Amino acid sequence: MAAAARINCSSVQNTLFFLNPLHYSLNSKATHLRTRLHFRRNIPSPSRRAVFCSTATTNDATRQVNEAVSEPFVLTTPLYYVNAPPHMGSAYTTIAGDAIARFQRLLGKKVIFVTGTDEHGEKIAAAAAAAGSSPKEHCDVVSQAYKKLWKDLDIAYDKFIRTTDPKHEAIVKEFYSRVHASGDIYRADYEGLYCVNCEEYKDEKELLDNNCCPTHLKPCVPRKEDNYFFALSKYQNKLEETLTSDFVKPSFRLNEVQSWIKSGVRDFSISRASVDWGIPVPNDSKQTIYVWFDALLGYISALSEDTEELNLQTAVSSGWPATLHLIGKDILRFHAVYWPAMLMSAGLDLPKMVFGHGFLTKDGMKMGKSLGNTIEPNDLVGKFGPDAVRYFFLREVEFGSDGDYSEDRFISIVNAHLANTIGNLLNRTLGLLKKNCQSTLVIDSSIAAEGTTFKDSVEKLVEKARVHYENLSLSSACEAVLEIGNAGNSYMDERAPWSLFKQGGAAAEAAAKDLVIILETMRIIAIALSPVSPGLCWRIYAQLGFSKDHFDASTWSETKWGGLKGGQVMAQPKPVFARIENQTEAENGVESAKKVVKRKEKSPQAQRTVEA
Ligand SMILES: Nc1ncnc2c1ncn2[C@@H]1O[C@H](COP(=O)(O)OP(=O)(O)OP(=O)(O)O)[C@@H](O)[C@H]1O
Ligand SMILES: [Zn+2]
Repeated sequence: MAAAARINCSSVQNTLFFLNPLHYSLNSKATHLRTRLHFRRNIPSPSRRAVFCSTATTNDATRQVNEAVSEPFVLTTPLYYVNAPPHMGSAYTTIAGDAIARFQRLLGKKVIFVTGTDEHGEKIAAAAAAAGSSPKEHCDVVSQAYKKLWKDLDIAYDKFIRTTDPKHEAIVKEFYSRVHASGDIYRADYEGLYCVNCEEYKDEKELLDNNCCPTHLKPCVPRKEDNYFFALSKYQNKLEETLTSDFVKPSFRLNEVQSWIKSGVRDFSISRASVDWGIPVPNDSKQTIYVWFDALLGYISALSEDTEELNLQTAVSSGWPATLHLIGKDILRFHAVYWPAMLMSAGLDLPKMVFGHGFLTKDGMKMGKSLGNTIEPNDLVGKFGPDAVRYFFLREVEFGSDGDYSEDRFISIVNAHLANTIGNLLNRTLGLLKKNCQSTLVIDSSIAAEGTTFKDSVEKLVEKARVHYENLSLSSACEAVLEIGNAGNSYMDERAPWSLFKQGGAAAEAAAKDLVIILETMRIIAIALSPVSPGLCWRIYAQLGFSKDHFDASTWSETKWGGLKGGQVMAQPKPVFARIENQTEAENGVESAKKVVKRKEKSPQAQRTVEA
């Protein structure tokens, strides 16, 4: 979407509700007995999707099952403005949205994850002209670049809406007519300072010297137009009542929104006389609908099924209201003030929550297409892969606050967490299992953990991760999962199974159990981190001897201890995440490769590999 007004310039315990819980418990007991007697291959079949309810009683669980059936979790990213291809900032919101969508799917919710592109307006027409193509051709190319990036980043969206889609146009016109029928549209002259990059008239008091837009650092131009206006001021009181802490998150953004509203909302123009590239105003073909009025409706038109009769009502009944609009803080005013009032005027429900996250910055400025100070996500994905990119930005930037990117930091975080704490732990455990147990688990993980407190600490950390995911604290969720990995490494180091194996007899039996405990820990990590780095987690699952179908059907309820059964055969150990070598080292060739080896030998992780 077009960037907007900015205020300043730095601008079970959990009840596991299996469809047939009795069947589940009988089955697991039977398996249990068998696996105590034999070492046999026992690959569990894909589990049915369970519905998970946090710290809930059975009654709550039933209620939530009903809710899950009737109410989808509808999550949206902004519809990105196709004035230029996507950059890391656009990718950031979409990665976060995908992690939230994947987490909700793990909980058993029906999820509708909506993304797309905003394709009308003056800025697009100008970008197309500069590229020597027609606006539509330009939109086709850039919109495709978004789709390609989402694929490369493992984004599993359900709906991709383009605002040039004819079904969207029909819905916008119908919505406009409804608002008109409510008496909320009138015609007037308007004169003001306009930022084309924001696609918005600005208040002089928000601007920098020379009337520069604080976000785009370019002078706003004086404009005078005869436009249609939306009577936002009529909704002053209703907006004051509606905008509570449940509606706008994080809470410090709510304060921002409340202060805008308290200072008095003003009507805004919803048509342009000077812009051809847009949806014509019903009954006045000389004007086009303002790009924001048009684009926000993409959240609703995205929901309509191609098979349905095309109108606002059918689209709304396919999932509206949205559960969560995920946006950057730059477009908060549009989502938390204009959009609710527009919906009230049309007699439609409001979204349940708007979450405005912070900016990825470069030298303190918002990274953006208009300023051109962007990081190219295709380069990052090409160099480091989607799992590392997704993990780094979700782990490193607290969701809600701003964050800066540095390649050194990227490499050190990803190597320490994904290659060492997680990848290396799996690899050395599988190495020991291969050497000492023919890659086969000797016992059920539930039995292996009897009498240890380790299982309890893992379950507590998983629960911590769940709560953080629920609260959209994605960085803390990653941290909790990583703590599980740290706990696994400490357990391994304390127990030193490699030396127990050497002792033989009871010590070796204990060591074989320890390996089951660590691998069960890895299984739990693979589910708990799958919203963030799905590819990596699938590779972990595959190493544990599971099928892709099994992984795809997994649910959060399976983070409960006890999934690995005795007799299960693990795959051949193979690194699931390749350590990223620092470029300078790579460039310096053999000499520095030697240094890397030396450094690795000194690191605790490398020592562990040697032991394994
Ligand atoms: N630097 C950034 N940090 C985080 N999110 C960003 C960033 N830049 C863009 N986004 C995401 O994209 C949305 C804005 O989309 P838009 O297509 O207008 O991109 P833009 O790069 O901000 O454009 P422009 O630079 O022209 O203002 C934001 O609300 C946010 O969701
Ligand atoms: Zn601007």
